[in-house]
Amino acid sequence: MGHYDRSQILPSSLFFPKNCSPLSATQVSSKGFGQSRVLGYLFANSTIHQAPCIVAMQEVNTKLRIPHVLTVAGSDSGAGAGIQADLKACAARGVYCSTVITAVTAQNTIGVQGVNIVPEDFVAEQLKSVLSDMNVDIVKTGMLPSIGIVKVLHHCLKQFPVRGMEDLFPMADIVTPNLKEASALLGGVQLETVDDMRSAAKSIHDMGPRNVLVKGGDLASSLDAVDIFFDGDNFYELRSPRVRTRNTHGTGCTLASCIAAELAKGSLMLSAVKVAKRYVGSALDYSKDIAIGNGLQGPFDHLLKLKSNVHNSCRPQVFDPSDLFLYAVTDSGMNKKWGRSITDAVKAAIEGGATVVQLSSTELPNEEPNEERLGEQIFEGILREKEAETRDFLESAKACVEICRAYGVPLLINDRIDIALACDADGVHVGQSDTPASIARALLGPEKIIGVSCKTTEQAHQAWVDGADYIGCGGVYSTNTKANNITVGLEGLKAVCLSSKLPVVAIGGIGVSNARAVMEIGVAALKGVAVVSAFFDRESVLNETRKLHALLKETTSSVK
Ligand SMILES: Cc1ncc(COP(=O)(O)OP(=O)(O)O)c(N)n1
Ligand SMILES: Cc1nc(C(=O)O)sc1CCOP(=O)(O)O
Ligand SMILES: [Mg+2]
Repeated sequence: MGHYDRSQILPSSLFFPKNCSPLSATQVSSKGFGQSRVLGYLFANSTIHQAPCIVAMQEVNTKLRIPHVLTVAGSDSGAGAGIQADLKACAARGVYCSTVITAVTAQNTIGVQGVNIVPEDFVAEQLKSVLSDMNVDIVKTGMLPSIGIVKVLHHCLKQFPVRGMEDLFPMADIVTPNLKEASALLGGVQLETVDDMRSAAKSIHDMGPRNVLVKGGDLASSLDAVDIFFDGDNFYELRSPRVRTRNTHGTGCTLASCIAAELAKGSLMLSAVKVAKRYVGSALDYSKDIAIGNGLQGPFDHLLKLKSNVHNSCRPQVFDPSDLFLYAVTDSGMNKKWGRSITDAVKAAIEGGATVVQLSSTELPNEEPNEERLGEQIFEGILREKEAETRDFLESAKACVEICRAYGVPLLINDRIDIALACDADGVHVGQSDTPASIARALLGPEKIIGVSCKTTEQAHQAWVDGADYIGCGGVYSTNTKANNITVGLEGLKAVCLSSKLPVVAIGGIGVSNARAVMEIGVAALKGVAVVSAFFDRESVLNETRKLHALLKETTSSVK
């Protein structure tokens, strides 16, 4: 072993040799760099992102615009972290990544054997080469191995001298410290609980960055991987199942690069963070058993999307079963009754905690239509000839896709594969009398999410054979929302869950009064509940979704 150990290259790619203080960011400007338009940058895991400049950039670039992240970081010979992780993360997220190398490290899965710092003037030359020629959206920094290199970076990006972090954080859009880094930023305070992380996020926010993500991957007291995102007004607790693996080297660099990539594509901050967290979780899960090197902390595979899904022919693993946790199924009649638009309904459900949304087509129940409702709908002009109905539905679907994308929540379309394709939704939900899942899969391709309604174990098996991603099982309880629906009860739900190779969401008559009983059947395949009337046939969708979300959280933590 050489002179360095892994703790000197922190998991989130911050690297500060003994005599160098961690440093940060400055505003980015295109001035002096020809046609470059630098919108912002991640610096020591922070980012400045100036949305208005995107417009300027699009004007300059009349050809096909490709989002572009510049990473200023160190090379990791083991390719798990640093420049190599940044390149792979950006490639995986469909974003171009240019690189300015600040140091070359000799490292592997055992540790860091050596570091060779790139001369300052050559870092400056690399920066100038990229920035004078290319349209960069986001600059993301990782390992800045000396104050000299930080100064060079500052000088190249904006001509003012470095004083300290207190000058730089106010310019950052986000800083993403892990527990060690957050503790270091706060003078060594102990961070041991989620409440500690919230306080840390608040204190770091007080230093000036617009958003803070305190990453709790190392939080010993939590079964989940829990991160705290704070935007100055609200705290968001972002949880995902902890992936048990030794292959975690480079998660910090990857998360930061992925956030940068999503920002470069135009995402809102919270959405970028959620997508990045989900991406890292999927990559870790995909790579949990790979063996690269003999050391304690291996790298993971960023390019999972290019690989075969061993469980299901050649399909890449893109669906995250934890999205089934709180599944909101809209109902146009109910929204109309309460005088809200579909977009307001969807927004409220997501803000209340819905983790996936299904858009129901504007239709009357197929069987035994309720005369009163039929009269009402004709009166209100909902019942129209098919084509106009489809056009309206497509318009609503497009608006909802936009909202869901901004929040990082998948949007599925009920029944209508044509609409899902036309609005580029994340997938469809089909029933036993709708288009078969095998055909939906052929039409939608490998990446879209497909859910199938199943009441029996045989149907659940067929859904798996057909290439579905999840099962909706119900009606668990009787419901007024779906005419003539057969109730399977908790027993029927349990039987389907026990036999199913696919994750299951329970549906039918579920609300705050009975969701606990549903989740307490305690079968691993059951991932959440799907709800229509308990959200949408109420005055406040936001409040009802919040209530059920809180209850489910409570239930699942006591079930674990
Ligand atoms: C999550 C979920 N599960 C079940 C259904 C019901 O689908 P289907 O049986 O096709 O009935 P309709 O909703 O189309 O009337 C669902 N939509 N979502
Ligand atoms: C759309 C739907 N599918 C069901 C099934 O059993 O497959 S039950 C149902 C309606 C669920 O509405 P609510 O939450 O208002 O009871
Ligand atoms: Mg259907």
